[in-house]
Amino acid sequence: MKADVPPSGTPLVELKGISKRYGDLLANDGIDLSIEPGEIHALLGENGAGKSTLVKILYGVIEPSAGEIRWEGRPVTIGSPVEARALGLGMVFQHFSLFDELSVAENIAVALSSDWSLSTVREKLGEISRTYGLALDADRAVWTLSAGERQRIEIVRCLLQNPRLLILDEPTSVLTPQEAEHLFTTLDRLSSEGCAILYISHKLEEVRRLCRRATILRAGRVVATIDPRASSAREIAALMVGNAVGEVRTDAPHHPQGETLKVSNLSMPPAGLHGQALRDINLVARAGEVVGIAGVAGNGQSELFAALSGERLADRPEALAINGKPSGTMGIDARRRLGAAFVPEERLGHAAAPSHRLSENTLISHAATEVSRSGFILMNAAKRVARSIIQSFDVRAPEGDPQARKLSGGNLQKFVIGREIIRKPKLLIVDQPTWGVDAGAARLIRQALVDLAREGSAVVIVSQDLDELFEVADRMAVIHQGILSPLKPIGEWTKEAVGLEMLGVAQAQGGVHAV
Ligand SMILES: Nc1ncnc2c1ncn2[C@@H]1O[C@H](COP(=O)(O)OP(=O)(O)OP(=O)(O)O)[C@@H](O)[C@H]1O
Repeated sequence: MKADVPPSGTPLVELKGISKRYGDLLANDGIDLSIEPGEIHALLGENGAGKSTLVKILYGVIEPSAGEIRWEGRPVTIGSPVEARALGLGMVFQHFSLFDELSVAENIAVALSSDWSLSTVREKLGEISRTYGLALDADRAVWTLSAGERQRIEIVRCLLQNPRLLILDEPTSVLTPQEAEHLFTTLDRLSSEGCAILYISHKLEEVRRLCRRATILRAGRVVATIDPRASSAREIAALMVGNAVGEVRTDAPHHPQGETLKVSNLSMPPAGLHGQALRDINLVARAGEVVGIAGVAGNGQSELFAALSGERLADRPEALAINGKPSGTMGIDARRRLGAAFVPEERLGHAAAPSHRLSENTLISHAATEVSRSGFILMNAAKRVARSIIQSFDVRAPEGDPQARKLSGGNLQKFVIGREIIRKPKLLIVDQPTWGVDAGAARLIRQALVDLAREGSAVVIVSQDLDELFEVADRMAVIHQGILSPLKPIGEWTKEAVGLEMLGVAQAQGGVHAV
């Protein structure tokens, strides 16, 4: 890797007084930030603090309303991602932009200029894979790869262009603990060679492990620049939100009873070419309890969610019962009428309609309630519901009744979860509840899920975040290749046992897979 380190004392990049205005809202308000060559610098802040806005400005995706960017001491204008890359910036986004059917090498080649032949890409890919321990098989089709391997493609793609600054937006949210550790080793190595890294994450422990400086944003402004190793995760979270973040209270007494959800020998073929079949799933969730489903992404979680919500139907009604009523062949609305509610993983486009206003987005699940009468939509009632969700779930949204896409990711997640919880469903099934959500908001969401259960609902949480499940679940199972492990009280699980189930080792050793 090339590392022409500029004379010491000159930052690699300096942002001076960067502001971005959206109507009345200052998403970035006079931000100063500098990054030294080879520095791993964290950008922290609660949801809506302005982190994405700032890196989009740096990467040339949006134009600042005011301020200056200096690159190695020279003022520059970064008008597009192409210009950003030419300058020496690389960015690994949360959502990968890969073609499933193409091979690893082909995916890299299509993203580069036509000067790169497939054979040069292969050669360089081999070199970079070896140097940085980013194992990748050039000929494997992308659909066969894990999320960690897909992310490696995106990283290699950046590294092929010799970046001087690599921006990573929540890179570990899709990784297993082992893959995350591997990524940190790669980043340490890049840093030691002079490549600077700007690292956005809500996981404060990993920021403490990796970064030497952290800039903390609150409401669009820099509130502190700290050495994260010198503070605890709790202290950093307090700086981000402006007050202390408590723990989720789960100790309220509860006596789970009945079978609010009962899944019996549910099998389903894969939905598409590369989907995961569900194999003989048995699961019971009782009123009063939180049931957690752990697993590495791509092992049938989305298929299970689709089967539980009615987006895909079972072949017989008895495969799934809600409050004792066979409902395996009922669609999503009929299941909602039985008292169920659902929050899918993807918030924009699935859980919420991006171009519709928040009030209109309440209709997705409230259509049968107070927001409609005799087939007519009562828009004022929908606005009232939206306002009450915004208040109860501390959703920080632009003034008025904004479109869903104008909310930051974490705030939209609070809105979507709130929209389902305020209906007080008897059964709530939620996929990845706190994905991309800051520490304070994650606590609020988890507490709301636990409170709903303690008030007598059954809550099923599908999550890749093991810490989250250990914090809130009463019973837990692990899904691997479409097979669900036994559902056991949380106290009977160790992290090691969960890890073995996640990798399928326990299944290979002949575990019994029934409730
Ligand atoms: N296109 C837009 N129009 C209006 N407001 C916007 C737009 N994009 C972002 N905002 C607002 O700007 C603020 C900063 O959003 P941004 O996405 O930068 O936050 P963030 O710190 O990245 O949050 P998260 O951690 O939730 O992703 C938020 O209040 C958001 O609602």
